[in-house]
Amino acid sequence: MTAPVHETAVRATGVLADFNTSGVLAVADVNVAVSIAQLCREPSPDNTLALALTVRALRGGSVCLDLTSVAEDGFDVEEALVDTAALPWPEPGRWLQGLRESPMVRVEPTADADAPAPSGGGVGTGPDDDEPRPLRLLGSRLYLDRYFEHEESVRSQLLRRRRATPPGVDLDRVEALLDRLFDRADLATDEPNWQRIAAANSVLNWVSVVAGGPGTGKTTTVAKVLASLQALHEGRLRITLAAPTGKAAARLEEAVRAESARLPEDLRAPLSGLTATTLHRVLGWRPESRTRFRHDAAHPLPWDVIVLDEMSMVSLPMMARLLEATRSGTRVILVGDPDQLTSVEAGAVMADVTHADSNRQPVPVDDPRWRALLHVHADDRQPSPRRTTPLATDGRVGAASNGTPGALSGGTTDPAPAGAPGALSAGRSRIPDLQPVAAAGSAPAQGTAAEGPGETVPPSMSAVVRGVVELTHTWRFGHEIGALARAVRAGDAEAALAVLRAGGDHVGWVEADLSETDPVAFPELRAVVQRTGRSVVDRAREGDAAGAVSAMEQHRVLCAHRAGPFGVARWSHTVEEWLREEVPGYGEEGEWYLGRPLLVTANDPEIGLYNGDTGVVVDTPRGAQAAFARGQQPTIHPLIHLDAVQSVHAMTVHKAQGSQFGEVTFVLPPLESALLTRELLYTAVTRARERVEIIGTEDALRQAIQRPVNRASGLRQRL
Ligand SMILES: Nc1ncnc2c1ncn2[C@@H]1O[C@H](COP(=O)(O)OP(=O)(O)OP(=O)(O)O)[C@@H](O)[C@H]1O
Repeated sequence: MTAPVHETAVRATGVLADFNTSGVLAVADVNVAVSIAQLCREPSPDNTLALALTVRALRGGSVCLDLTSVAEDGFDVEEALVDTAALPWPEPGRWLQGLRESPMVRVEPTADADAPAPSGGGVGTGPDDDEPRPLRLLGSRLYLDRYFEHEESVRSQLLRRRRATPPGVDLDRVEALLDRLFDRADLATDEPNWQRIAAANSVLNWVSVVAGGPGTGKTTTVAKVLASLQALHEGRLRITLAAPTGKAAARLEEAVRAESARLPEDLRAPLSGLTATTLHRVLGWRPESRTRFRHDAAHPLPWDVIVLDEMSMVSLPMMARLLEATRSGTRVILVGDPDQLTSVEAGAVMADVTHADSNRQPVPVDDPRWRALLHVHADDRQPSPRRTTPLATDGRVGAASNGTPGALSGGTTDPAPAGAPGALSAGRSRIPDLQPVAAAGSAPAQGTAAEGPGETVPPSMSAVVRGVVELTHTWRFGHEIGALARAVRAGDAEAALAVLRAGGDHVGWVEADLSETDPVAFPELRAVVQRTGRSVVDRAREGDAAGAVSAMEQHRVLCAHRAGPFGVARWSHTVEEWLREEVPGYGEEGEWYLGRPLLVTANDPEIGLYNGDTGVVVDTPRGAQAAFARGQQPTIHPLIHLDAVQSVHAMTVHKAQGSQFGEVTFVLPPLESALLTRELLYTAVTRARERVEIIGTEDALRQAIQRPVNRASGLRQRL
């Protein structure tokens, strides 16, 4: 294989030219960096290189560049990993010192990095001069100024809300409401009711995070939170439901409606008019500006409660915009799956917030938030056994050390003194292990509930007290898809391969190298494609829009790449060929043939269609029109309104985020692909409701599971 030839920038010289010709820096990175360096009279090529690499990092979704690890990070060039060991990296210490003295850089005082920010989401102090400086240096992390401000804004807004006096609620009423809404019917005796704990957190905090994979009950929990809040506030709260895409918003609205229909009549009624919309719409999208919205700090949003679903797809700049436009007296409930692929734009806010370093820091037992949580989970009427074995200390709330979702980390139980502080909830396992952790040097508090100075809440509850609960019990697919997803998420390649090798009704693995194998070799895939494709066309020709949309979601081929043997283009072509063979007259009516599956490729808020929405051309009394999934009934759009659509016979995993399909065939990228990551595989697997089939080699599977996405950001450390 010959090495690819990369476009070289005319302005690249010295070290910039070396990075440019290797393909690590694109022409645009070099040109931006050289222009800014000239404007700032920056004499150092190494500093200009750091700027160019920061611009490049942003393109890859990182918020900043960590100068101490950048040389070891994998770089992808045209979706393949390149070996950067031979490049002339500056020595990190000297590089950092040079940047501290650079006219392009404002140095942030690291000592203040975790201090509460001044009001207004402001940034830290820099050099005395007022000269605009395009870069910020915080420790070893280099940011473009604007992205530092986004990160600082999100950090300060979250911390301010966390440190504010919590919302005033009657804790006895909260407890009574949670008692009505949550039962333990389907939980094992010793399994804590994490949904109840998550709900309590969302009621008791200004900002809360309900994290979890598909089917773990996030929406169910949110519906119950909203019902509780309305009951506590006599139905007067103004609530909005938001999601990053139109499709995700439609799913959220439908799911909240379905879950609230199961609630007791008096609690359900105040939720009847709830609708979900896109985050852009909530903020007041303005066609003339991509970055400015109608709502901002000066024109805050009117809502008392904002639920933001599919948080993993929300970028850092959008999160900053939302929090800046949110009044301090608004509850913000962030919902999503931190293990999924991150937003297309920079940042990994959901993962950073869920796994923030501070979530592992000890919390004193007299923390009022912990006290409130104990209160609403108290059941001192029922003294009962309590645990003495410590909880899992990996910071993963709800996960057991043995990997069993939602289970505690095994162990014996001892009787606890009834009514003693800290023994409150054990009767119904509402909160696991309430036994405080003794301060260093003092005797361990085994089997006692006494609290002394310096004692802290159990380590696995630290994140909970900070408003973060991760649900891990899967209620939807209790079969092999769940087991596979858990193994991938845990980075356990052996367990994942065991599930795949065992096969069964819900998972399958075709061990094949696609650079050598023709799709013709996959008769089972061909059969699924032809069966679902025929069903789509039949429904579309009959004018059954809902049937066609639902048939379309029965099966989807997902790829990581767009081009090449593993890419969407090749697989779309193959699927189309198979459909032509199967369905008489397929695609012969011209561009807008009945049954043509459509993918929206750009947001169009004016007609309510968003990038990633899928639909199908169907027959209607007004001729051929396009139907798109929206709740129970699809929306119908005249074809003339569709500006940015393409056929979707196969799609990228990124585009499929926020959607689920009956069956998924995932074309695993090759070993050398930079896209081959744990999050990619996890996201692909969890798009399937009933069956997932993976096509790829064992080596590629192992590589994916062992390589988590590494997006540089300071948020995780600084929250
Ligand atoms: N505690 C529970 N007991 C029994 N069934 C439950 C429980 N919680 C949720 N479910 C059911 O599990 C299914 C999935 O729940 P839900 O839609 O709330 O999950 P989710 O995490 O929001 O999923 P997704 O991310 O895919 O939207 C629903 O059918 C719901 O009724």
